[in-house]
Amino acid sequence: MRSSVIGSGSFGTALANSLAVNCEEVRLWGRDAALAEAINTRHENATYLPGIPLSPRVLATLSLEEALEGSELVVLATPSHATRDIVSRALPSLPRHAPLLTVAKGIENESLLTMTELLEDCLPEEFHPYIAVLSGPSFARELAMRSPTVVTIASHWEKVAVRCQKVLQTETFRSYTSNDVVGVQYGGALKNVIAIAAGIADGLGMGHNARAAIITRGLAEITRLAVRKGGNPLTLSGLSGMGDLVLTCTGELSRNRRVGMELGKGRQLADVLAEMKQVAEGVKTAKSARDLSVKTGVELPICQQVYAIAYEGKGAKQAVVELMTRQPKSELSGP
Ligand SMILES: NC(=O)C1=CN([C@@H]2O[C@H](COP(=O)(O)OP(=O)(O)OC[C@H]3O[C@@H](n4cnc5c(N)ncnc54)[C@H](O)[C@@H]3O)[C@@H](O)[C@H]2O)C=CC1
Ligand SMILES: O=C(CO)COP(=O)(O)O
Repeated sequence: MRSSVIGSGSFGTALANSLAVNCEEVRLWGRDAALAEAINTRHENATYLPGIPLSPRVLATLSLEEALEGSELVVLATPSHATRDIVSRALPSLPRHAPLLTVAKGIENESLLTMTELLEDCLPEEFHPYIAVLSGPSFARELAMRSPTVVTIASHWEKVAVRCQKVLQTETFRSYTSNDVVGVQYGGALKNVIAIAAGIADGLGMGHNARAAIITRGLAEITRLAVRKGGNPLTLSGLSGMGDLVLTCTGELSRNRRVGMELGKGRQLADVLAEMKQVAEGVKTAKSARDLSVKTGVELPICQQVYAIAYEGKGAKQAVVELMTRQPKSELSGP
């Protein structure tokens, strides 16, 4: 079997390496010629996953046509803001009956669409019954090192989710299927914003009580929005909710948490991002979250404060005071 991964960053490469267990050939598309050459000759992605040997079944290419030809599973692994453009460019070569599995965790700024909604928006209808999304606690580096990793694969079409599950199943990579495409995606996208908040708290030296509160109340606000959008609240206690929140709000490998830590130390967003060569999706998603809150009327207090710190120059300490002194209420009440 042949599969394809579009996007040769950290997660795309890690997933390609995982797919290589069950696929004879995994074509990995990227835009960096030197990186592709190194993957094909040295079997290492030294830019994004240095020191981790990749399967020789992973073949990097700069051509979308070559990457997609004869593929039976297409993984879309570019950052969310690049997905629309890449998918439009890939369209002429997209296989007709292969699952299209997006793994990006984000909500498009302009349209406020999730990744599966975006795919439905930019692909002809004949492709829609093949769309699925993968999300859950899965640092690329650990996945690539074949540390046990468990995620959720959601699709409106059960057969498609099961097909992706089967192709990706290995001794160290397990997935659960779901039909809650909405809950899984809001969980995956918004946990990055909460991870920035957890990083800010750490940057301020606030301690473990604060981090636990951010994770728990973050989950409450993500769940509120997901439910308003039609998601199942139980999904958010699963891998693509609580699971990924715990990982990203506590894990040293999280890029979003790292951005938050720098903001908490008082640095400006532009300076922090200028030093990073990898994406921190929560930065853009904070803006989408703010806009979704305004549009739906669902209160997202932590996300709103992250937005204000990152984009409006609000002091992190002031944001904490404002969160702590919000109107007292019951834990079981709404916002
Ligand atoms: N790294 C991780 O541990 C995980 C990442 N994800 C998600 O996967 C998605 C991709 O993340 P990573 O691979 O970590 O990002 P990364 O920053 O490691 O790599 C991004 C890749 O996309 C390419 N890219 C960036 N902008 C592009 C554009 N405009 N057009 C074409 N290619 C472009 C870059 O050249 C690079 O190859 C994100 O949505 C992320 O949230 C999900 C789970 C885990
Ligand atoms: O989504 C992730 C793990 O599940 C990766 O998190 P970061 O993007 O914060 O590194």
